[in-house]
Amino acid sequence: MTTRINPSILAADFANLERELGRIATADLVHVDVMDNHFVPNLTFGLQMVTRLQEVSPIPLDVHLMIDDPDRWAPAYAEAGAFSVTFHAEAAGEPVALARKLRSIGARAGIALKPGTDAAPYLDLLPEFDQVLVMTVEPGFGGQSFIHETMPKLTRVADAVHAAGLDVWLQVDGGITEETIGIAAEAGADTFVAGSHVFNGDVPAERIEALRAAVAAHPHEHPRGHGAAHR
Ligand SMILES: O=C(CO)[C@@H](O)[C@H](O)COP(=O)(O)O
Ligand SMILES: [Fe+2]
Repeated sequence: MTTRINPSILAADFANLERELGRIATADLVHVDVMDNHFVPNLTFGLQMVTRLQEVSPIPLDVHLMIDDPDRWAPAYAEAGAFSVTFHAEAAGEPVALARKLRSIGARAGIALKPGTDAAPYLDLLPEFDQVLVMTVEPGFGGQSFIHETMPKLTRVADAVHAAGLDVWLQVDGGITEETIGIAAEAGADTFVAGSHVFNGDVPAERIEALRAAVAAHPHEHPRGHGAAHR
């Protein structure tokens, strides 16, 4: 399994973002939280900032849109060069059409589920997506505690991806630390967003490597009898 560690710049020093990007250059992607103060009760930044981050970042951008009407706004983030653009299932009008649009522009398409959102209605749509983001906190703020009750949903999505033989990355976001990352890895995640845990360390690169090591120590066991590998 490939492990991806995506630090969230929500926890970085907003007055020195280029320098902060340099401190996490050994990560896989940089997670960029766009919040509109409508879909979530917090406001960060928008397209102009993401376009500039894309120009200076040493690693690709993983954009997490916590905004209303992503059908209207998300494609511009793909056009700005984001490696992946993830929108919320709860906010999208036509998620399949939007995913196809993002892919046609050249970005990976992601769908995010809030902690209380059931995955069942979206399992049939998995072939339309490159990644699923199972939120492990309520979206809107960094520094919250990991919600353990989201793990059965993550495993349900992981089983569906495996059974269908798909290459869909499974991302978790919120409250990820060296303790909780192992729980999420065992439940089936392969892509891990960590904001405060990475940037609150004196040396973020050391935190990134410690997170990788914790994932390696907690492999996910796929259910027997399912998936392409067992057919
Ligand atoms: O999307 C979000 C919050 O809504 C995240 O990406 C946070 O940035 C994660 O922060 P930590 O919980 O790791 O501090
Ligand atoms: Fe996020």
